Amino acid sequence: MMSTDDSLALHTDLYQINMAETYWEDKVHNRKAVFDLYFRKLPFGNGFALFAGLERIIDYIKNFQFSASDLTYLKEELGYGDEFLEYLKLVRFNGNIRSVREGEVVFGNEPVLRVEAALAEAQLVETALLNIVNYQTLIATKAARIKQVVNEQPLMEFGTRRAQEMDAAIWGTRAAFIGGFDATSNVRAGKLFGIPVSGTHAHAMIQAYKNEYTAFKKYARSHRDCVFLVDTYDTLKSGVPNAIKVAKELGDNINFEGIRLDSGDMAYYSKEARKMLDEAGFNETKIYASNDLDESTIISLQAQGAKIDAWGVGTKLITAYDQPALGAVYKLTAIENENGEMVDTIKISGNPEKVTTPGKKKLYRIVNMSNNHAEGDYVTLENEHPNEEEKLKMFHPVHTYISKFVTDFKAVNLHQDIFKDGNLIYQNPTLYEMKAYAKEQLNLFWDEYKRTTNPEEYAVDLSQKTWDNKMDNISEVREKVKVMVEND
Ligand SMILES: Nc1ncnc2c1ncn2[C@@H]1O[C@H](COP(=O)(O)OP(=O)(O)OP(=O)(O)O)[C@@H](O)[C@H]1O
Ligand SMILES: O=P(O)(O)OC[C@H]1O[C@H](OP(=O)(O)OP(=O)(O)O)[C@H](O)[C@@H]1O
Ligand SMILES: O=C(O)c1cccnc1
Repeated sequence: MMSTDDSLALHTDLYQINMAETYWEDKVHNRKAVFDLYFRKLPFGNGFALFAGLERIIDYIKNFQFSASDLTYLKEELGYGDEFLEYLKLVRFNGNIRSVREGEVVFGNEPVLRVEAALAEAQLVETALLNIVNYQTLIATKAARIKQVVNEQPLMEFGTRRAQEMDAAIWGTRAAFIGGFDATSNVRAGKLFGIPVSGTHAHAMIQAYKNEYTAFKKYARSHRDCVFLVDTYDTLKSGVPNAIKVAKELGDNINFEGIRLDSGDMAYYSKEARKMLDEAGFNETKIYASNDLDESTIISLQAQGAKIDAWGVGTKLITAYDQPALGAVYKLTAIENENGEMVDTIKISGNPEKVTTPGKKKLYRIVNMSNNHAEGDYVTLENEHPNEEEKLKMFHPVHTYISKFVTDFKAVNLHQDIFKDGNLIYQNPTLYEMKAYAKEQLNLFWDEYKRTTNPEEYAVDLSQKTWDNKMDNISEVREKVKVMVEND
């Protein structure tokens, strides 16, 4: 039987608690630590990502506390000692969090969120933060890709039945809304978040009434706005003619908003159905399409001249079908030493892209004032002020010979202060504002970064100081390893 589920504090990996225990025993648990949350590579081969998940993070952090039943479990089932449990009982998140906004356009290798807190606290919240950002950012990005393709045509999220369980359906549809979807079929998401809900009907209703004519008519009796599903038996011979027949009979008593195609060759069917609807005088009636759609099928349908006006997308959006993980990580970049000084830390890897960037950092977007377009993102150390510089040198952090100077620019700080000393100091925008923000921010980027296939790579650069600091840290670690090997 499932036991009490009254807190999210145990929604973490065991190793976080074990590390917290080690720090606590060693009395270093309250040393200040800085962690960056970032992903390395953009998903789906896209040219950008849309950040999502902050609202849930805020809620999680605000309520972060081990409950009595959590502590009992840790004691009785996992055998943690009483004194450590006493510490866990009192632990709250008392640190600082800075993050980009939900709906922000983000890229690989930039700190989208920064946690600065007591070492153990920062560690205990890592897993949940990654869990939330990894999924929601992935879905918001997938949604933005699909939105990019359909432009202003209506886009409905139909994925709940195929989502990886209930949380994914709810938070996924919210992320999809930020990314550009207009509505969801999930009524609970409508209630919780105020997302517009919309829907048609299923094949089951046709089957229940045995024939389309009766089913459409019965549906129309209880619903003024009608989108009839026309592919249960034969789309062109039966479905569309029956929809037209019912619409003609009922006239102004209904809004014959559309028909929905859910199988077969949707390019061919939509063109034929369009002709039939137009000939019957229903020029305003829209053609909806659904059935395993994603941005590639939609592009293909468009290229074939399909007459589709509205799109229902489920499985491939909500499960991030072609790339199920974003791969965001949470890395320690600075830690307080025994003298109370902050010391930068680095994690070295054979793969240069996996070497972390040490130091407490800020994230700027360099906007060219002459054309109001983004030139690149710029990661600086905490005490740098790029806006005070006349001329900014931007260079590729790995292939450093790729560089440019930017003069007429403004550096926009992308980080918002969310928590300060454990207190929430951020006023969360509404979901509609986040969606509008995402749309507006995307206008800052040239189309070359936004195409769905082989987009241009957008620059995410380190300031000279950040880069030098990284190189110094690498040399220092190399030196240490060398000394260790020599002393062996
Ligand atoms: N003209 C088209 N061009 C490209 N892709 C299409 C076209 N028409 C439909 N599709 C897509 O092809 C796939 C067809 O899938 P599938 O074969 O499972 O559907 P179906 O057999 O027509 O219907 P179902 O199995 O759901 O009853 C779907 O992803 C659909 O969106
Ligand atoms: O295809 P998706 O993008 O996930 O969109 C949602 C699908 O859910 C419904 O199908 P249903 O569950 O009735 O089964 P079906 O796939 O056999 O039509 C609907 O008719 C869509 O086809
Ligand atoms: O309303 C619809 O048409 C719908 C809803 C969920 C899944 N498929 C279709």
